[in-house]
Amino acid sequence: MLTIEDLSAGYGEGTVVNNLNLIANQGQVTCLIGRNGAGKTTTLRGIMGLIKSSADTLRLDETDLSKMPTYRRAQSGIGYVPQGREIFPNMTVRDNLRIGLEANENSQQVPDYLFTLFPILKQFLDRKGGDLSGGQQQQLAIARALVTDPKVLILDEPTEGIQPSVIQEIGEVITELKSKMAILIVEQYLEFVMQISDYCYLLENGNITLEGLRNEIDLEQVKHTLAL
Ligand SMILES: Nc1ncnc2c1ncn2[C@@H]1O[C@H](COP(=O)(O)OP(=O)(O)OP(=O)(O)O)[C@@H](O)[C@H]1O
Repeated sequence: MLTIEDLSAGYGEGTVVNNLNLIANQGQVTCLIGRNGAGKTTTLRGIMGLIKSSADTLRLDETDLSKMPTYRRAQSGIGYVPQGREIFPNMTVRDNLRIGLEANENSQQVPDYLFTLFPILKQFLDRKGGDLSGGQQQQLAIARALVTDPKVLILDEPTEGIQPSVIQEIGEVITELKSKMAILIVEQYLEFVMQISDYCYLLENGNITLEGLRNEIDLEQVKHTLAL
C-alpha cells in the first residue's frame, strides 16, 4: 500500500501540488484524474523524488520513502512508467528490459510471465525500441517497470497517443496485474478510467477536489472538471 499525506510538489520557488492525500491499495487500481496542467505528472514526480517535494507521510507498506533519493524509492518497490514512456530508442527490447533490472540489485533476470502478458515483446526481443509502434513502446515501458517485481506500479497517462485496440490490451494487463500489486494511474481519458479503476481522485489546480469508489463518484462533476 502506498500512503501519501500532505504531499506538496513544484518547480523553483512555487508549488504546483498542495497538501495532497492519496492511498493506493494492493489489489486495486487507483486513478488520479485531471485535465491538462492540473498537476498529475507533478504529483508522480513528487512521489518519485524527481522534483522538489515534501510530505508528512510517503510510505510504501512500512517503508518511509520521504527522505530517499529516487533510485532508493525504485529499489524499495516502486515501478514507474513516465509520461512519454522514455524507452531507449537505440537499444533493443531485450536491453531496455535489462536496464529495468538495474533498479533492483536483487533481480537478475527478466521474469517469464512478462512475455505471457506482452507476447509481442518476446517476438521483438532483438528489435530496437525506437522501431516499435507507440503502443508496443508503452507495453515495453510497462514491462521494464515490472521486471523488478514492484509493490506499486505507477503509470503516467498510459493511453496517450495509443490506438484503441492497444489501449484495450493495456487495460486487460492492468486488471490482471492488480491482484499482485497496487496500481496508481494518472489519466484524463475518462472512458478508460471508468473501465479499469476501483477508486478515483480528481485533481484540480493541484488540489484533490473529489474522491470516491469508481461506482460512487459524481461522474457529472468529473466530466465538468475535465470539460467533457
Ligand atoms: N519543468 C517544469 N517547470 C516549471 N513548471 C512546470 C514544469 N513542468 C510542469 N510545470 C507546470 O506545472 C503545472 C502542472 O503540470 P503537470 O505536467 O503536472 O500537469 P498534468 O496534470 O500532468 O498535465 P498533462 O496532462 O498536460 O501532462 C503546469 O502549470 C505546468 O506548466
